[in-house]
Amino acid sequence: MLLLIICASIAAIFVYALLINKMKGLPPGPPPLPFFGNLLQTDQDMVKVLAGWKRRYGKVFTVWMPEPTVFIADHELLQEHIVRNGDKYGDRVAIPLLAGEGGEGLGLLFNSNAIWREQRRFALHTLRNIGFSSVAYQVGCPMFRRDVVNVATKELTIRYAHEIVARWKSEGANGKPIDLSYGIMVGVSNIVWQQLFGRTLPFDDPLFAQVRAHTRVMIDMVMDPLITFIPLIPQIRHLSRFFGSSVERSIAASKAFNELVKKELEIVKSNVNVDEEPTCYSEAFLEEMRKRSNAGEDLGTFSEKQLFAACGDLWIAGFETTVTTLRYAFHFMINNRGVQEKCQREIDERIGKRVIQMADQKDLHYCNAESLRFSSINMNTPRQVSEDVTIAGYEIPAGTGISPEFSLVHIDPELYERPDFFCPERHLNDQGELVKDPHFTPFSIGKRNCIGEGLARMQLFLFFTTFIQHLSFSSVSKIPPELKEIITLLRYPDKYEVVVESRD
Ligand code: HEM
Repeated sequence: MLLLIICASIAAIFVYALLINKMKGLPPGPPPLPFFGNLLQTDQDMVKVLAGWKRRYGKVFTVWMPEPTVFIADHELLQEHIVRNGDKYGDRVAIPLLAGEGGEGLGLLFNSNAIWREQRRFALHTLRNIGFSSVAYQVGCPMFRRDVVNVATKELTIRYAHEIVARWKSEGANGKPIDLSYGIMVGVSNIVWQQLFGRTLPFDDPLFAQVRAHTRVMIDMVMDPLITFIPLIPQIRHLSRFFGSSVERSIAASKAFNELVKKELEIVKSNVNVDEEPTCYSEAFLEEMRKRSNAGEDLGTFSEKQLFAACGDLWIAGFETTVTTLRYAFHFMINNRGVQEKCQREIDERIGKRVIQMADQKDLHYCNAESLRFSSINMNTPRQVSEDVTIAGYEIPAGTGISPEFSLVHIDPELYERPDFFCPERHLNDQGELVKDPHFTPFSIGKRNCIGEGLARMQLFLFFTTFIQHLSFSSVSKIPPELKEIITLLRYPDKYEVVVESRD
């Protein structure tokens, strides 16, 4: 009898796995297990796994995580649905624990309501304005020799880039191998922190390393199988001590991160000067609250809880992504010395030794290409459809998860010959000019595309070009290091060291 029950259960699991997508009218996909879905197959290099599923099941496929999520991995379909019918694809699936206070419908990343719509507009507008306003630069930069000056964000980025170059020169003197991570981390942190809270910190201040450590734990734990079950079994969160370290560590990191953001907002509130133009996102937010309150208007979606959640989301979305892209770029440079030399030649011929500005971007085609395609950070952040839709002939009901998977478009061999080959030339025409490529969308598309694209592109350009203008980067041994990656919700290059040589 027991044998019969076991055989019947196994047969039922097989039937479920093979037929569930068909029965629900969903696109085909890897057979899911009851309850677990495909989660046991997702704790690895997701872009590779998804590319395999695309080859097997086609341009639209279903992955159960553990709820069904429809992946769209084709440029034309992404344009048709995510861009031209964007309104239906603007909602998000909340990610447990990372959603933090935003999980209550607040923030910018994981909410899907009227709060998100108004707050996204406000954040886009504010980040654009802040970029041109004045900020205090508190670090004595050897190149500029002033301790406190007022500069715009672009200028601030240039100054940090030069400060980092000076530090790497001394740290890496006499061929001593160095890890670029700390310098890149401090540069990017200061730019994003300044945008959010209006202040920068000295190079050796330990705060950024602490914030980074907490956010890394939060991001890295998202794909942990236990955490992915929180939407199905919310009690896991409260019983964390019985479920092992991943849930506990993630909750502790999220609490510690929230404390640091709260402290920073207290500093903003106590220093804000209401008679002056806001210099950062938080000041602009508080100013909007004050304006509405003084006019006797309803505060609408503006509240201190929303400010807190939005700052957390902007940091999580904006910091590690930029640091990681730069760390990949330099790994590619030491593995492709010919590319690095071409970048340097382009800078030498068109800019020389003067300070590189954003306006130079139009002349530095070669430097701008390929790193972003090659380091597609990882699978996209899932959304969900707000009404019934038909994708490639499949009727997808409202509320189903959707992942616009442009990372798979970036490695589509029909669009990019030998996609795993790092080759900036593929983006250039015969005159060496950058060709606009509609298939290449590293900041995503549609209603939930990246709101920090301008800020990120500015940092990537100014940091990257200034670094290789003044330094040459090479590997520690004759054989360049293999690209070892840590794969979680994001993908990071593992720690690597380089040798730097001054070009000045
Ligand atoms: C190299 C750096 C960056 C990359 C590659 C990147 C990429 C992305 C991607 C792929 C998305 C998801 C879009 C989707 O759901 O389809 C996103 C969303 C987002 N990004 Fe970025 N990002 C970067 C930097 C930044 C920066 C600097 C900020 C701001 C400080 C930022 C803020 C956001 C926010 C708030 C969202 C959520 C938008 C929404 O859901 O409405 N990102 N980003």
